[in-house]
Amino acid sequence: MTSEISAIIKERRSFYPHEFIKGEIPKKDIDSILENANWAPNHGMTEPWRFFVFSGKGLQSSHVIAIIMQRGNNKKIPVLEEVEAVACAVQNMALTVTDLGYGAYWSTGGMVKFKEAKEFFGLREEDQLLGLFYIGKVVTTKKDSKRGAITDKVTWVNE
Ligand SMILES: Cc1cc2nc3c(=O)[nH]c(=O)nc-3n(C[C@H](O)[C@H](O)[C@H](O)COP(=O)(O)O)c2cc1C
Repeated sequence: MTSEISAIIKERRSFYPHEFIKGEIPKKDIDSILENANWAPNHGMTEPWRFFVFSGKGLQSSHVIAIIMQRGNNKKIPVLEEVEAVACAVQNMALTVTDLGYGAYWSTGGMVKFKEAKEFFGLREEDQLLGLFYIGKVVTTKKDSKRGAITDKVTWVNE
């Protein structure tokens, strides 16, 4: 493991639209963020992540990406595992955002749970809108946070 990946994992923080500074992120960087999303692990190679990318002057963010789980045809794969694969894809995006020096956060609030939102994206009954990923320019990617000790969350088994 390189120290670089550990540093990026620990540096990643949620940054909210009110913290974004003006300026549009170049398309090539958004392409890199999406490309890395595409390399997430997924059970049965269903690749269930789908994205709608919004940009434009009307937004408080540089880009807003709608995160969608498109249920694959292999019904042996549980729905939860499709959702988990999309979450892995979103983490890939978040880490890439940090590496590129931008800020982002995953929102599951607001209209995300409305059935009208699902209709807006033309989703089928079995698909899910999992949230919106807001990305913007930030003054710094550094922000304090804390976690409880990992030792409180791990049970070692050595029989
Ligand atoms: C699946 C998921 C959904 C989230 N939804 C929201 C949300 O709706 N609103 C919000 O303010 N933050 C949301 N967050 C961001 C968390 O609040 C944030 O990750 C947490 O406070 C830890 O901060 P950090 O990301 O800076 O480490 C979400 C995070 C995840 C992983």
